[in-house]
Amino acid sequence: MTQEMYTVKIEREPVMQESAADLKAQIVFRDFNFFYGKYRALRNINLDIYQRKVTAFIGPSGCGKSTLLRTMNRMYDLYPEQRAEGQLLLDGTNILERGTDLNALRARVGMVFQKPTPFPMSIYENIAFGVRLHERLSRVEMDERVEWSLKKAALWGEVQDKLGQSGMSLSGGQQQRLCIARGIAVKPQVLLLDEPTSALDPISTMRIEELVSELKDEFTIAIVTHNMQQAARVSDFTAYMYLGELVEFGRTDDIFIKPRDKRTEDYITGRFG
Ligand SMILES: Nc1ncnc2c1ncn2[C@@H]1O[C@H](COP(=O)(O)OP(=O)(O)OP(=O)(O)O)[C@@H](O)[C@H]1O
Repeated sequence: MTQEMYTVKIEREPVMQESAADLKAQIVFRDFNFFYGKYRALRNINLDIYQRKVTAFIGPSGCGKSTLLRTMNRMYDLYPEQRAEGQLLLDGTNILERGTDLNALRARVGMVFQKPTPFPMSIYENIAFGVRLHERLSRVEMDERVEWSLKKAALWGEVQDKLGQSGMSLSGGQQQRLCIARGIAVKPQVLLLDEPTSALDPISTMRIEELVSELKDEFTIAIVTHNMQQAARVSDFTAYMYLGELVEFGRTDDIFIKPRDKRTEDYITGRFG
């Protein structure tokens, strides 16, 4: 395991890096805390997530990765005992403020879960349904939007002749790409991916990883993964979390090649967790 991890580190191809001045923070956490009832699951998080970059969240089970991801579109609002404190800015506006339009927020910050969750309706409707909640499109415009999002999600070729079939009839990997198509159909700015490949076979996983690399041209992506190789392959920036704290954040090359914190190094080299 340890050797394999180091192989990941060495084999990662150098990425062209823009200067820090070219990076735009789209989501900003400032002195951010999160509570499940009395339990403080996230502690003093300060973090910038950059526009049109992929940021990977790694760390041992229970460290708060999914919790952090779900704060970015206020998914937790469905549960009254859960609450956030501090600042969470999306393009400069604090989305924790009362009066934030949650439907509009979730259109701007889309989410894809670990297990593919297509709606029990046709492939076409899986995409059109969400779009209709936010926009009034003509039939032709909707057809175009469905085609656009399925193409972006690298699924169009496989489903263009069976758009009327149930989304549930697709394979697991196709279902996950359908969920990604559904997520991007409303043209969000940010896409949150919570372990999107953990239920998929290696080929489907590779396709999703390729897709993530293509989508970052248009969307800001935050991805939670348990797979170190995946984090190294797909992300530009990596955040290592431990016990609700953000231990280290930086360019993925730096995190994997020269982590500053011993805890990060132990984790990525397989000595921990
Ligand atoms: N609904 C909940 N109510 C109470 N505590 C919760 C709830 N969900 C998560 N927690 C706790 O918050 C902490 C962070 O959990 P979270 O699921 O964010 O971790 P994670 O890093 O995503 O873990 P994993 O890698 O296992 O998915 C854990 O201690 C967990 O037990």
